[in-house]
Amino acid sequence: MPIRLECLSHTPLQGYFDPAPDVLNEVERVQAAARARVLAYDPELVVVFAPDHYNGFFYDLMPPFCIGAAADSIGDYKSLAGPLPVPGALARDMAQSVLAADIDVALSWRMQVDHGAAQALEVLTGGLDRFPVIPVFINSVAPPMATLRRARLLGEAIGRFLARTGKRVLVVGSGGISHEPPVPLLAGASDEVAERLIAGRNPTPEGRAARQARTLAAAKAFTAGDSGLHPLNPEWDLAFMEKMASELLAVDGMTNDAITRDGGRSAHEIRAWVAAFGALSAYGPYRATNDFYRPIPEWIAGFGAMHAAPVAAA
Ligand SMILES: O=C(O)CCc1cccc(O)c1O
Ligand SMILES: [Fe+2]
Repeated sequence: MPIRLECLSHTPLQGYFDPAPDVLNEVERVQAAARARVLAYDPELVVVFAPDHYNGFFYDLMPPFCIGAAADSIGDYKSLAGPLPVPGALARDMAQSVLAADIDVALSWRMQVDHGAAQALEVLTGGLDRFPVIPVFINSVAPPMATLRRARLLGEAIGRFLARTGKRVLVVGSGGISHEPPVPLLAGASDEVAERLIAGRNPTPEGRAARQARTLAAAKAFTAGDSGLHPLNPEWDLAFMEKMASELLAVDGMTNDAITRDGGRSAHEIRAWVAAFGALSAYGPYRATNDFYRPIPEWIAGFGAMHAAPVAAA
């Protein structure tokens, strides 16, 4: 019952507004190395923990966590669009098993995922449909959110289920670390923005283009130092990565308010990493490697990458 883990930041701005060539080349090298590891491992099942950015989940019904038993990628920015090859019965059994472990999780038979899941799959596998995949949504932008501890326990419960399948599993965490792209908040929003956050599914192409243009403009202003967005926080990011490597339980002491304060509103995407490491931890002691970290303002991202495996498999 082997397991491997890959966690990495995502950004839809890659390809729109890139950092200096030496930085971009280094990121591409790190991404290619991760992909080579995954392809050599040849997983029988990928579980991708990912946030959503008001593309598939809205305030008309916002669960803290949701397992996808069938899913499509919407293809925002340059991310791939199309169906994910989800083993539906296995995903349903996963949800059942998580619920039996006292962790409340939603189940969707028609989930929409965005760049949060799609970019990780493309980077790590070369497409959306290379391996059977179960997407697990973790609310990371729409308060109120579950605790970080709960993301760890969700991951652990999923890990125990995965171990029982006997499959060669890859768990992926996509997001973070410190960053605050211009994703609106419902509190204080105009009626028009509120409507988009509550019921904004399947926007017009113009609506989508306007949103993507806003993100790009924000990245340019942020890089120029001319922006009210929360600054990247490399110290906090590296401390978080260190926790993932050697002190996972320490996340239980991180409050949601502290995450917003120290890392910015979208830093809550670290939940995806925490859940992935939680799943790995269910297999016993593990060894993690910090593959990359750099604050990349062009991408509005404290950009990190790690991989890990059980000690016994190393
Ligand atoms: O348009 C959006 O939804 C925000 C896009 C976005 C930008 C920078 C870093 C991210 O992690 C991210 O998701
Ligand atoms: Fe994101």
